[in-house]
Amino acid sequence: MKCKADKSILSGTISCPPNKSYSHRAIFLAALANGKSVLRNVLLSRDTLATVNACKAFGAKIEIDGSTVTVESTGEIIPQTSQIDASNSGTTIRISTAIASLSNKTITLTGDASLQKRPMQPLLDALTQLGVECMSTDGKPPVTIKGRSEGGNTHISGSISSQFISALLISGTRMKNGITLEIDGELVSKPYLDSTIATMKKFGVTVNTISPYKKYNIPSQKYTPADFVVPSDFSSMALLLSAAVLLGEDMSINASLGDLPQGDREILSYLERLGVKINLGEKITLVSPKLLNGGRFDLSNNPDLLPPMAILALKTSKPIEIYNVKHARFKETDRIAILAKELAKIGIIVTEKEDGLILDSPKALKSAELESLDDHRLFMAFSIAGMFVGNCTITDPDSVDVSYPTFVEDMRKIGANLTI
Ligand SMILES: O=C(O)C1=C[C@@H](OP(=O)(O)O)[C@@H](O)[C@H](O)C1
Ligand SMILES: C=C(OP(=O)(O)O)C(=O)O
Repeated sequence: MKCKADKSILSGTISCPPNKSYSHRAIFLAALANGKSVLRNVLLSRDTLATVNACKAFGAKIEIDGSTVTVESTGEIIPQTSQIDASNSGTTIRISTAIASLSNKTITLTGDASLQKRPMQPLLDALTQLGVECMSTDGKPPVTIKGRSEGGNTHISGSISSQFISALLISGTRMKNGITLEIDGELVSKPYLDSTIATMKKFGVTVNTISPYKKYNIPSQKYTPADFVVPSDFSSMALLLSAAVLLGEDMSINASLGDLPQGDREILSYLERLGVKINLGEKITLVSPKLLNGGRFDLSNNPDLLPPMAILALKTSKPIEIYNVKHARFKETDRIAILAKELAKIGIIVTEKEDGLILDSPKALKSAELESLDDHRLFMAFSIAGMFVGNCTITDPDSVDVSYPTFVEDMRKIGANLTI
């Protein structure tokens, strides 16, 4: 399937969807708690439904009513199946793999073609140090896990994904001896650990930080059920803000920001550096200059901001340089390589670096077919860019149900000329 993107002016209010990372975490932690948890404003998307299915496979009872998810569990892992399909979701397979080590039943975890290309070896190595038998052919899904781990000391590289560390923190709590976890080298996507630890706290457990983003001790503890409200998602909002910068005329965003940490909140300061004035009132509005300032942006902490930041090069006066985000190559696609290739088609002047991109504004805009390769964030970014350029086609609109199922429909309501 393809989506046609024609020139558009966006006006009116759009609602930002609930946060994907917190939805995953709340569902997993509720499944690990003994009792009934009520989770509100949950994102129900392909990725988070993969987490719901994984948690059902681990023995939790889950009911969905609108955006409220009720989870009942004994807090023990009682596998109902030996196979878990995490679909397209890295978060689901990484956290589920560590949870699988809490049972002595052999469990195989896999996912779709994209997920089968994503790295798992550092997590498998860390679990092996904790006494778990782990199998995979090339360090990628499918992976087979045979526990049960009693915990202990382990260490893991921090350079590929923070999700491995979140997975170990979440499951280490339920191991008989707890775990002490050391991170080798620099950790990428640090704020996602803050999100994990903040959610664990809401479910009644503590993580002892020996050295931030370096060393943690997680004593053996029980999760307690919680009433948890998921905030809006700054990763999705970043796309809406980029749309407002490029196409907005009186556009505003409805969101419930809450006070839980979100690394992608940094989009606000990045936009301000680019010259955009943002008003975080009851509704979020912005005033964008005719041309953006350009600048250098370190996306180590917030790799999901790469697609929305990259398309802003469409109206920059000086280059936008994005660096320190090599881990964006290990997502649903190699986002650095695909952005470089596809954005060049519409005239953006792009230099691809190992750890990022340097992007300058087009000398002339060119209509093109942009291939999003089934990557939800690329589809959304390309469709916004396509509406700026006009007469573009974007492949794989179905991918949006991974993180923002109503994206096309909601954007059309505020004036987007997107036709599927
Ligand atoms: O833990 C999470 O919820 C996530 C962590 C990040 O991944 P990495 O830690 O692999 O960079 C982010 O890119 C992903 O979208 C969600
Ligand atoms: C990379 C992402 O998610 P995950 O790692 O959970 O697949 C994403 O949503 O951009």
